[in-house]
Amino acid sequence: MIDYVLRTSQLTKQYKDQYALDKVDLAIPKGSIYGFIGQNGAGKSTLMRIVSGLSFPTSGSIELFGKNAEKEIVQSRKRMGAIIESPALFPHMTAYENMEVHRLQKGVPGKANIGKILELVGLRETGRKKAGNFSMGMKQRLGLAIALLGDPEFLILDEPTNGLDPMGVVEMRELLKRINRETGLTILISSHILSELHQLATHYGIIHRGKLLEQLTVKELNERCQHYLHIKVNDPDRAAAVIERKLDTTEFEVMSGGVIRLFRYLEHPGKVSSELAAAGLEIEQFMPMGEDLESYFAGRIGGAGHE
Ligand SMILES: Nc1ncnc2c1ncn2[C@@H]1O[C@H](COP(=O)(O)OP(=O)(O)OP(=O)(O)O)[C@@H](O)[C@H]1O
Repeated sequence: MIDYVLRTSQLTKQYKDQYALDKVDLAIPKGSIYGFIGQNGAGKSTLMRIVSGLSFPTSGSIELFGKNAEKEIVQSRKRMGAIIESPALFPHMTAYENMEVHRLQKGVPGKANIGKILELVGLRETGRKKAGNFSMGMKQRLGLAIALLGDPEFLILDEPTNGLDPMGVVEMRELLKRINRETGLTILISSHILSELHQLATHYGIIHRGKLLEQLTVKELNERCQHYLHIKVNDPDRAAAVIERKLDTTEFEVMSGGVIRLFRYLEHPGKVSSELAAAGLEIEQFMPMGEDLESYFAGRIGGAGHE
């Protein structure tokens, strides 16, 4: 059975006549990196604020670490860390001093962990340098370090790559992957750019105008975004044999309705069609198909926009 860190059930948040969240059922498996994708205003922060206890739902419920009674959820939140808005950094203090202030505020015992966490995020060597003089990427990593105080098992990050340059985005992605791998930390991370979470998230949730349109694993997303030649022929079994023998590949799937998806020869479609024709097969449809991540995302929310 899958162990979930967070599950929401019909979670709804209404502001006057507008739904920031509309009956959202989301499930985050333990140990996953869950990429929460949606345009600005889609409802990502609203959900994260509710889970963090900064806001309350209009209706629906959440289950955190398997607990759903209000008192137990309050306890469970102690096992969580979050960066919802930019964390308050004191510009005239060093990384270590910033950590110490937040440690005391949070009531996390023992200073010993500070060095370890700063090491983890690559800020151990910043010495006397004040946070006000840090680069944007360093500030984000210090924010992350603060959220990691208290050794959370679940981390919520609201658009942590906002304002970072492409290099900073890559660094943050690598860092989060490493922390997830080394500590098993479950991460919920939001972004309005799907490709930014690619090569990071293991699961995705796509939200649009408060509605969770789709949840899918990275494998499912990759399958949907995979490029292939769509070939419809009169005799798919014979076509499969021709592809195997003449084109020397087994990287294809025979679908229903006489359709074959061939994941090779995208650069040389002419070779495929001529081999099939030479074998006397009738080709009814023949075209490259597949989407990139951003067009997949645009297609999902575009479709929803016309409902
Ligand atoms: N306190 C509030 N009062 C009224 N409306 C609100 C309030 N907070 C959020 N909203 C509205 O709820 C919707 C969802 O906002 P939310 O901040 O959750 O979106 P988001 O996906 O996090 O986007 P962003 O990346 O812009 O923060 C928006 O239309 C927003 O205007």
